Amino acid sequence: MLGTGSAFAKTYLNTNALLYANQQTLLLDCGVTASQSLYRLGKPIEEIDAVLISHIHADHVGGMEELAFQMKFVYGRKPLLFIPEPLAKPLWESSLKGGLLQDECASLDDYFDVRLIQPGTRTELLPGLAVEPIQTAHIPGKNSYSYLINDTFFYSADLVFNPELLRGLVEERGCTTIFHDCQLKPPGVVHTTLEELMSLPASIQERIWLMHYDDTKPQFEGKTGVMRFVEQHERYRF
Ligand SMILES: O=c1ccn([C@@H]2O[C@@H]3COP(=O)(O)O[C@H]3[C@H]2O)c(=O)[nH]1
Ligand SMILES: [Zn+2]
Ligand SMILES: [Zn+2]
Repeated sequence: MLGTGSAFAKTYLNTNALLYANQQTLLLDCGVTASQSLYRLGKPIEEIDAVLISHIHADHVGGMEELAFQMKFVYGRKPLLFIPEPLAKPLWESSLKGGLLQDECASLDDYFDVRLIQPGTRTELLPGLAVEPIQTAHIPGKNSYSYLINDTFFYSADLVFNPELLRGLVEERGCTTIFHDCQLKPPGVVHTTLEELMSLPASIQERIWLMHYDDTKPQFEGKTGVMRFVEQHERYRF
């Protein structure tokens, strides 16, 4: 995990992750703190083979400008950018264009090898790494996608509590591990609260790991039942 913090956390970096598949590395979300986190980990930015994003908020895409510029002008290559089709235009037009537009560079394709992926469709992104984007509610009017990874690992975007989704993933689809957005104090409004997650049956809670938390997380250690916290700069194997 490059970071496990909420958008406004100061002691935790943005909730962004590296997924390792065979010899390749995919960056899942690239927030404003992503490059600093890579630096602290000693992982050169040039070793990122591919990027996948969940939604357009700065803690999830705010590092894309630096990534694009470094890849193009420092390393001279285009990383793969896997992106749910509905996010491609807003990512360029509403987020990146202001910084990246210049005479010879006028679209996402000038910086990335763009591969559009479809919500609800399982796609192999890299050998050994398949994802299904699942559209999940976050902010009214804003598209946001959580990911079912290799059929058994659910990695949430920022999302409002959706117990039916979690029940279906566990009981019908055999999901074994859930990394879930968690706002420690109510009201959640655009996120899922700890209280909401603690209302789930034990059979679901035991698969849940909490991320995207604020700076008060130490006060909640030991108070999350069977659910565990995902820790920054830890590597998990499933
Ligand atoms: O309608 C809104 C829009 C935004 N926000 C805050 O801004 C943050 C943006 O990043 P985030 O999605 O990780 O978390 C969001 C919230 O903390 C909010 O409370 N209500
Ligand atoms: Zn966020
Ligand atoms: Zn968000």
